[in-house]
Amino acid sequence: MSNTNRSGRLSVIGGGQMAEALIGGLLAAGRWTPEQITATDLSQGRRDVLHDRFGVGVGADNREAVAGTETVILAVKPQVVADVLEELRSCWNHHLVISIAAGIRLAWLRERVPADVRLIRVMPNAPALVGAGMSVLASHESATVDDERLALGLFESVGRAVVLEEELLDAVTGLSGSGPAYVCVALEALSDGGVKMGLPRASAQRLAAQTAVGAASLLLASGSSPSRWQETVLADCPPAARGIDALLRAQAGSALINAVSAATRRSRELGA
Ligand SMILES: NC(=O)C1=CN([C@@H]2O[C@H](COP(=O)(O)OP(=O)(O)OC[C@H]3O[C@@H](n4cnc5c(N)ncnc54)[C@H](OP(=O)(O)O)[C@@H]3O)[C@@H](O)[C@H]2O)C=CC1
Ligand SMILES: O=C(O)[C@@H]1CCC=N1
Repeated sequence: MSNTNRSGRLSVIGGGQMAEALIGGLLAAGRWTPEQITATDLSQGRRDVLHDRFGVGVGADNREAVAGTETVILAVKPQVVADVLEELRSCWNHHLVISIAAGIRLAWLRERVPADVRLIRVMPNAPALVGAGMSVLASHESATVDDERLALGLFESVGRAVVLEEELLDAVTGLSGSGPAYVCVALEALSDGGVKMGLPRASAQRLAAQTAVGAASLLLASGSSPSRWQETVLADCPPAARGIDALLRAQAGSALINAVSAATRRSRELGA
């Protein structure tokens, strides 16, 4: 039996970073073919990248792309979604629309598309670019079980995907949606610390990044909580205990909590 997806055709409106990650993941997973996918972007450069890299159909005409497909991923920036939906106003015909725009609520989308359109909101994150994403889905009541399964399959092709209530999606945006940026801040600082203590910059960056991958993998594999792991390290490793003491005195934990809170509030503002 063919493993190819039988859900028809997919258009991705906005051919930027997330579109590239998703299209790459879908094709690599082998469940969609390039012939099933069309991506649109304003820029010829982005269209060329997506066409040359993946062989998918590309275009500048969002209306044409949507008319030729059953499932639509809205992958433009949040500030552009209203204009795109206005442009597409007369193009809908029982579509499934999956929006990945930060902060944009299902109720807000519902007011801008006809009643026969089914809606799912997703918050992915940047590591989707390398197949290590974390995506959280929230389905509108209009979406069917099959729609949710289809959407889960799409985002599982670029990492892990789970379903949560929509009211949690701003906090998800503050944590996993924006979190890769905080980890990069931490990695830069860890690298700076290594350089300060005598390591070459390239080595320090490599050590910091692989340490983060290793620590996260350990945590996921163990099913344990971060604080339990920290206690284990404290008990067994005097240098790490001294380092953690320095972090606690600098209130590094509070700084990260503030980062998640601030990004969550910003996501709420985008949807207001
Ligand atoms: N990047 C991330 O880490 C994450 C992003 N998201 C969400 O994903 C969405 C896309 O983000 P990302 O891929 O990073 O953004 P990008 O800016 O990389 O991609 C958006 C693309 O859409 C194009 N575009 C703008 N207007 C239109 C239009 N009217 N029709 C078609 N294409 C258009 C843009 O072109 P141009 O640049 O020329 O304007 C750009 O190439 C956003 O809503 C964001 O909130 C969600 C989670 C994580
Ligand atoms: O570019 C964005 O909108 C993303 C979504 C989460 C954080 N930043």
